[in-house]
Amino acid sequence: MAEPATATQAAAPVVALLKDELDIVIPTIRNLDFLEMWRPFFQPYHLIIVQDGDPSKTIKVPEGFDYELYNRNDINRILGPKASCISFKDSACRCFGYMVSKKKYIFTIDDDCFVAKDPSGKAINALEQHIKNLLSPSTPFFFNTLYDPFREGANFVRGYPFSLREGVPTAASHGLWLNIPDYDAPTQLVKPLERNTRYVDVVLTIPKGTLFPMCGMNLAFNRELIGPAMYFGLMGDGQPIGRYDDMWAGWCTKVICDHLGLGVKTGLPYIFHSKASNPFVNLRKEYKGIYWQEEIIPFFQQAVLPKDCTTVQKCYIELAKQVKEKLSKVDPYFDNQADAMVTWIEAWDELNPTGPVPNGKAA
Ligand SMILES: O=c1ccn([C@@H]2O[C@H](COP(=O)(O)OP(=O)(O)O[C@H]3O[C@@H](CO)[C@H](O)[C@H]3O)[C@@H](O)[C@H]2O)c(=O)[nH]1
Ligand SMILES: [Mn+2]
Repeated sequence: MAEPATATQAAAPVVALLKDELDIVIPTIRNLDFLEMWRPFFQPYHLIIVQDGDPSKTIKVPEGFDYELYNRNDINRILGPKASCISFKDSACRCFGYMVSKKKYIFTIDDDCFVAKDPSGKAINALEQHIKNLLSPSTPFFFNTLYDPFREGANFVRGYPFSLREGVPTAASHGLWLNIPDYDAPTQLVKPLERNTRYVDVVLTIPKGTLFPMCGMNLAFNRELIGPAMYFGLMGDGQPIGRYDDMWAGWCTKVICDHLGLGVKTGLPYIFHSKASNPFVNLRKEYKGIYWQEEIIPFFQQAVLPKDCTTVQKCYIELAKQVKEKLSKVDPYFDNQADAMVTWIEAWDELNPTGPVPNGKAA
């Protein structure tokens, strides 16, 4: 049975890589006590807390953390009518934190995720591993059978084309979870006691042309390379669907990364996921997504972006156009989703007036 690290085990002093270039974004409707366990790893970094639900509720942030906190009133004040694109009562609200951040990198984590232990019993500094993943290239064009060739003790294997060994910039790093796995409601219902105790020591680049189910609970990305694509969609209150926020962002992100020649990695680091949300509540939120996705996935698999889409914003606006054209027949929801995608980009560019990043290259 996997167990979280103890606070002392996680207490080892660490070098805070990218301390001034990375924000940690946390969506919350609960409390932030979990930060105590992450303190040795997170304290040097700036936190952006997105408080969901009732804005009159006070969320207590443990002493000693440098943070900014936004509730629904703040979101409405900052974005005005464009706040309509930020979900309410769904973890999708976290993407507001990506928009207001001014840093190059983002790490987002749920408030029920704790420090996990590796098989040797050592506390895992998930943030450090994400940073390593983001700072080393990806290899989406040709699969390396010894996995991540840029990790210590590995390399490209025989037969790997030398012309491809430089790799491409890594846009996103998707971490995994010990204990409660991120299962959909039907799977949770049939396997209520299943716990993930399998620690697999691997980091993989997701090959070009392959989509994946991106989970938002333990995720890092290069905001300058792919930030505008990380919109978590219209979910939760007033919407016919929930808990497909991170999935939507992952599908859009992967299509755009493939188009711009950027990489997405999955695997290490693990966190210890402690709370199983209610599978019946989850089923009510997810059920439309479970059958809609049989049409959504082929849409993203067949999506082609024109050559003149040279920035993430241009790619995203083009994707929104195609969503409106091709998915609205599935349900009028996608008409609203497409409009919200455009509003998101408008709001992003308003708050981040640095203009488009040509061809996905960092400024
Ligand atoms: O209305 C809400 C509900 C939750 N939050 C915050 O979002 C994260 C995740 O919430 P929770 O741990 O309850 O949900 P899980 O089922 O474990 O989450 C998985 O499904 C994804 C939902 O889309 C999520 O990213 C996955 O981790 C917590 O921090 C809650 O406090 C919220 O802000 N608003
Ligand atoms: Mn959770």
